[in-house]
Amino acid sequence: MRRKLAAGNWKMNGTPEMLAELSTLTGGEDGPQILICPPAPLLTRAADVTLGSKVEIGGQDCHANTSGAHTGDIAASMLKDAGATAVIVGHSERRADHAETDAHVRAKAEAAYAAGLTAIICIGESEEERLGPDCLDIIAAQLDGSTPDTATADNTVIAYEPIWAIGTGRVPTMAQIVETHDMIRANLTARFGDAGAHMRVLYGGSVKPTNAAEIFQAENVDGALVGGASLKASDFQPIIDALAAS
Ligand SMILES: O=C[C@H](O)COP(=O)(O)O
Repeated sequence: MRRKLAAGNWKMNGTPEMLAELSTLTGGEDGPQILICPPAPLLTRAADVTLGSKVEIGGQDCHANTSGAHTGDIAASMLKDAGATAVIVGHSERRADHAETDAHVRAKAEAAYAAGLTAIICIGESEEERLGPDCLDIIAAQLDGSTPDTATADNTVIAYEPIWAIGTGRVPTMAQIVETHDMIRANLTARFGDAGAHMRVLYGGSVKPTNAAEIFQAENVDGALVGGASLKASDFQPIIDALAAS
């Protein structure tokens, strides 16, 4: 059994009101794991608000090194010290804005493991790639290049996020989601054996209360990485509920 995961990525958004709402999120006794990744300066306050609740907090990025002259960057151990249990690495916005390659992402995931954090490794194709003949091969290559050899079902979550679906309100067809997640599962199992069969694979890209239940029907969708709809508890809670019911 893979435990379902509802992960919220606040990106560069965060207010005191949003922090206060975190304490209202609930997943039930045996419900999905709930993770919110606020901007780094809000981590300690988010940790305070969620103390004693089911909500865990995570970072949005970490540096591959443990310390040093890297102005503006954050070490994985600092996220851990702030109360994080996980960190997103290789989000397409980081790959685009900061020229992060698969090799960088893999090194960041290794840094996360060393700090005792779960790495949520993001992969996904552009619209041009989706329309081309090699889409699945491109995603498979990203998966292979971004995932360390030391990945396990405990320290790694894969997030498949088609770039063209992020923040656009556009979502792949269910056939495309199923095909892509099945491919990711097959590749993880071929490479990591039993660990690959148990590694969680999230879908991300315009997940909303209105489409979550359908997306969660796919066998190899173990939850979601949610951007815009994680900013308000009134949007995120129904997604958690849909995951719990799936
Ligand atoms: O990390 C989250 C994704 O980029 C999805 O964002 P979105 O739900 O706003 O489309």
